[in-house]
Amino acid sequence: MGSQSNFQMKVVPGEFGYVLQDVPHLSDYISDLQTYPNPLRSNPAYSVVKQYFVDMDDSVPEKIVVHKDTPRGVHFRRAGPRQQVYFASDDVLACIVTCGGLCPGLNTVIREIVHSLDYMYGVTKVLGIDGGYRGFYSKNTINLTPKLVNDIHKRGGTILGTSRGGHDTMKIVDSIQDRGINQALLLAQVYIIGGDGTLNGAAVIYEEIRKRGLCVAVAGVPKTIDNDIPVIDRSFGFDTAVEEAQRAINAAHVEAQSAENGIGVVKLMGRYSGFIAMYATLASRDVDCCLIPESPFYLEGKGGLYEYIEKKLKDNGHMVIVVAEGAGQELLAAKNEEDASGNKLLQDVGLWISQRIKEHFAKQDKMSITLKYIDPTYMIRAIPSNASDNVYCTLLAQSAVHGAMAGYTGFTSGLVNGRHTYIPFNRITEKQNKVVITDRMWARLLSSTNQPSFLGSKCASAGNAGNTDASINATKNT
Ligand SMILES: Nc1ncnc2c1ncn2[C@@H]1O[C@H](COP(=O)(O)OP(=O)(O)OP(=O)(O)O)[C@@H](O)[C@H]1O
Ligand SMILES: O=P(O)(O)OC[C@H]1O[C@](O)(CO)[C@@H](O)[C@@H]1O
Ligand SMILES: [Mg+2]
Repeated sequence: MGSQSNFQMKVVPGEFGYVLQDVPHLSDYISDLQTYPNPLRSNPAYSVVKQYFVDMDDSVPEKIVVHKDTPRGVHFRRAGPRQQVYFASDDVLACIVTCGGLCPGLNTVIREIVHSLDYMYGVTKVLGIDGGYRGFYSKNTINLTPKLVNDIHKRGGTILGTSRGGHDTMKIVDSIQDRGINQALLLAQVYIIGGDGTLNGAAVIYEEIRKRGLCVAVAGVPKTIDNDIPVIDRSFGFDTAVEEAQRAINAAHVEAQSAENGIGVVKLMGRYSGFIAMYATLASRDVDCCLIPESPFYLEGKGGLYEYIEKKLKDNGHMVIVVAEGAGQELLAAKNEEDASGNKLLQDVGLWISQRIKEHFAKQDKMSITLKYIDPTYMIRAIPSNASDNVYCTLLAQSAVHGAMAGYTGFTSGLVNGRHTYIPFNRITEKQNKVVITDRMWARLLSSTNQPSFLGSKCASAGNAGNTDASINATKNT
C-alpha cells in the first residue's frame, strides 16, 4: 500500500494496521530545497545527549490501551530536533501571533519560541504580530529579542495582544509574502498560538501559502483554557486554571459554611466542555454539585437540583455548586448573539441559577437560605501559568521550533500520551474534546459529590444525544 496525501495530512500505512497521520513538509511542494546540518549538533548543551536527534521513523500512538489483537492504529510523528534543517539561520524571518481568548502560559510560549529560535538555531529576525490575525495587515509589528521577552512568562495575558474576528486569509498571506520583498526567496516561519478558531485560520493560511508555493512553514501551538482541543492530552494553561479555581471554590465553601443554609455558587469557564469545572470539583472535594454543558440537568421534581439542594442543606447545613458557563443553556432564553469570531454568546448561567435557587426557597417558606455567587472566570485565565504549565509551554514551543526548522509545515505541536508530537491541522480542528458522561472520570465525579446524575427524566435522552456527537474524544477522558 502506498501513502495517501492531501494538503493537510499524509497518511502512511505500515504493517499490522499501523497508520502514520503525518504532517506536510515544505519539500512536498517545493523541489530542490537546500538542507543544512542542525546547529544543535555543535551546541555543547545538547551534543552530550545520547540520541538527542529524533529518528526519522519515530512515531507516537494515539491510543495506548490495546488488546493483544488490536491493530497498531493511528500514530503521529514524534516532535523534536532533526539532524538536518531546511532554513539557514541568517535568512529566515519568523513571526509569532496570538489569537482568541487569553490563557495562562501564552507569554511563556512566546518567550520560548524567541529563545529557542535564537539560542538553539541562531535565528534573530523574529517579529511579534500585534493584536491577533488582523495585526498581520493592519497593525505594527514588534521586534522580539531574547532580552525583550526574558521576563514575560511571569506575566499573565500576551505581550502581543490578541483579538477575535479579523481573519482575512488573502491579506494575511499577502502581508507575509510582502515581508520577503527584498529577498530572492522568502524564507519564513509563522508561529500561530490559539484555540480551535485560530487553528482553523492557521489551516487556511497554510493552504494559501502552499498554493502560492512559498517557503513558509506554518506551525501552531494549541491554546484553550477550556481543554476542548481533541487528540492532545491536555491544553496548556488548563492546570493553572484548575488550580486558580480552587481559590474561588474555597471562598464559596467558607462563605457557605459560615451561614445557616449557606449555598456557594461558583461559575467557571467552559463554553462547550466542562473540563475545568469537572477537574476543579474533583480537586477540591468541597463541591457538592458540578454542572457541565455535557450533562443536561433540571431543577424541579424528583431527582432534580432543588430536591438535592434541600437534602444537602438538611444533612450538612451548607453546600457548594460549581457550574460551567455552558451548562444548562437550553434552560435559558437564547441570546442569539455572536462574538467577532462567530462564537455564540452565552447567558450567565451562574447568575440565572443563583436567582432560581433564591426564588425557589423564598417561595417554599420552608427554609431560609444565604446564597453567594462568585464569578472568577476572567481571574482564572488572566494569571501567569503555574510551574507545571510553564514547563509544558516551554516544551510545546521548542517542539514547534524544531518542527518548523526541520521543514515541517501545517502542523501543531501537541502532547499525546505523554510524548510531544506533530499533529496535522485537520485532526485538531475536526471536532471538540468534551467530557464523556458515560466515561469513568464523570462517574468518579458523581461518586465524589453524590449529586444526582439527572439522567432519570426526559432530559436523559437529551443528555445521551448530546454525547453521541462525533466530537467526543473518549480515550482522553479516562
Ligand atoms: N473557521 C475559521 N477560519 C478562519 N479563521 C477563523 C475561523 N474561526 C475563527 N477564526 C479566526 O481565529 C481567531 C480566533 O478565533 P476564536 O475567537 O474563535 O478563538 P479560538 O482560537 O477558538 O480561541 P478560544 O479558545 O479563546 O475560543 C479569530 O481571529 C477568528 O477570526
Ligand atoms: O470574553 P471572551 O474574551 O470572548 O472569552 C470568553 C470565552 O473564552 C473562553 O475562555 C475560551 O473559549 C470560553 O470559555 C469563554 O466563553
Ligand atoms: Mg474557540
